[in-house]
Amino acid sequence: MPFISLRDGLILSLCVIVHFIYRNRKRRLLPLPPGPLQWPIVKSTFSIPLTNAHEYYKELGAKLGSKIMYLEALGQPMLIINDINIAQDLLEKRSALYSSRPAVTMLTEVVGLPIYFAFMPYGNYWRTHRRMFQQHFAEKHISRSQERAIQFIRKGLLVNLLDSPNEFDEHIRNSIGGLAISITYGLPVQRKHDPLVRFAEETFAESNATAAPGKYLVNVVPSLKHVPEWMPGAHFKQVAKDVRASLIKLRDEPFNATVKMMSKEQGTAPMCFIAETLERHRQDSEYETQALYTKQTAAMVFGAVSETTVTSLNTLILGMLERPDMMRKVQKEVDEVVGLGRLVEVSDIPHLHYLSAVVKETLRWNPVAPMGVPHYTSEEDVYMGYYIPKGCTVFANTYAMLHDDEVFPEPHKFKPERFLKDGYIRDDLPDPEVVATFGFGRRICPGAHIARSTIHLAAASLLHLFDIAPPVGEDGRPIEVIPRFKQASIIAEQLFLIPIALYVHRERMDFLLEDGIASPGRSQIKRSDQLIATATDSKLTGNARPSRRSLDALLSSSPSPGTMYVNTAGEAETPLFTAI
Ligand code: HEM
Repeated sequence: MPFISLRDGLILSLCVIVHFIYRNRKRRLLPLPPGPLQWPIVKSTFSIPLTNAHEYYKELGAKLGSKIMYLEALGQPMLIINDINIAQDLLEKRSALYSSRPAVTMLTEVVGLPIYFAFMPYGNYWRTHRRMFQQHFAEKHISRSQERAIQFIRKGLLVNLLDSPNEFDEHIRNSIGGLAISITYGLPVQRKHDPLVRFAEETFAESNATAAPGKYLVNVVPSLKHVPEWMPGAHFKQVAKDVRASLIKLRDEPFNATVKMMSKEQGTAPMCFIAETLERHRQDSEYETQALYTKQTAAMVFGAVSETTVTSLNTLILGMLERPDMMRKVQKEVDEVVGLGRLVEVSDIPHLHYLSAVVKETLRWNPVAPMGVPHYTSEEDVYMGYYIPKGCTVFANTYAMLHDDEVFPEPHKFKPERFLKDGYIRDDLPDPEVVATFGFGRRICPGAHIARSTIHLAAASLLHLFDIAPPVGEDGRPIEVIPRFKQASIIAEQLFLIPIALYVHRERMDFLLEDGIASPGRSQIKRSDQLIATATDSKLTGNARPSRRSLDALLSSSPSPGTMYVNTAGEAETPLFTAI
């Protein structure tokens, strides 16, 4: 047998060692991607914006002439990507290196409940949760969530809007949040002000805030987690205790209620994530562990579905205010396809091209996650001659990608027609329903198909029955609505979501101001005018439309008389859904 000689072996080993030394030296000698000025020790810490991060990085990229940037803050390397192709090269084609998440010590160790798999580092634990999610919510099962969405839109959103259109934000929240609870737990949901929807919203917002980089120093200096609670400055420990208590309640109570419904004495639970997943693992030897993963995965679903879809629908409403001419085109199209005798069905959606353009423009105009959800490198890498370190937080700047004025001229304008040619959807533009909006690679949003379908169905149903118009001022003229979006920042309280905010000239519309949307005080502010007006209020719309024409169809479409459809006093106690 041919063996290599000792001399050749030594030479070979030497070559390998030289190669590694050279490679590592080369890597150290390679430049980092361009970035702002790096000061000694603090590096670019003071260049990190506190607000408007996505806009700041878009402009910084233009100034540096680069769509990939590197910054370092408090020892943490960060890569910002402003370009779809670069994001695909790194986060998709090299996804084995780019699919982890940065550590969030406050949430995972101080609160001590790492239950949201969106924040889990890459690895088997994350994979188990994601697989569990995908088994139930796979695209091939989309009809399950569509059927439920139709119910929530008809019996919740539309009926509530007919009843009190000025509370449109609350109605959208309750019906989308209710949908999330229904598909996850199969529990009944109240038509208005559902307590579980409210509690889940609050808990998700609180726990999300613990993950916001910069809000808690312990996320930057993890050793602070050892500080005793009585120490000055250790208030974060009390916050963590409260968040933990809420999270445990959110994780356990709806889950236990579903399990109770599933038990023989209580009858069968409706089709939902919990029921189906527990059933699948019923015979497993490690059933208890699987049950824990099931309830952890379920706790993730509400937050993932709710705020994102609500933000998109609110943005669409704002877009319709911006472009009433486009709204009329969508309504004409919906009228032609659906007609006046029935309500919108899933099968109508593929025929609604103007609506499709409006949805694409909505997602492009105000990306829900403007800086994406950060990824994290698990190994070092070299790209375009630049060195990218291991342990680097990577932000895909969705906003910069979808506001690139070479691809989308006048990106700040709401122009759905940019996606249309001869009344059909163009195929030569990046499609915000597919690219960037829902992230990249192995962490890409696994609920994107549900989100798209829900937004299309809700928007078509809304525009089929309602006009959206600005309120009318005292002088009888419509009040001008100036769109602004609350900016997300990597250091903002909300890590990646931007609730819509409308800025208007008149004080009376202040319920739509940024603060009004985000602060607890908003419900005390009087909503004096109707933003979504029915045609019976023709003085508001100026262009009457038989808004209640399909109310009969709406009411008669109810499959289970006995549940609530019309507005009566005390309706808050009546469940919107019983088992379907
Ligand atoms: C307009 C609506 C939505 C938008 C814009 C959105 C966007 C995103 C983005 C940007 C990510 C991070 C992707 C990445 O890291 O590259 C994400 C993750 C996720 N989304 Fe969505 N999403 C939406 C709706 C939904 C819905 C309806 C569901 C569930 C049915 C869902 C479930 C999730 C989950 C579970 C993750 C975590 C994935 C992981 O870390 O492995 N999302 N979403």
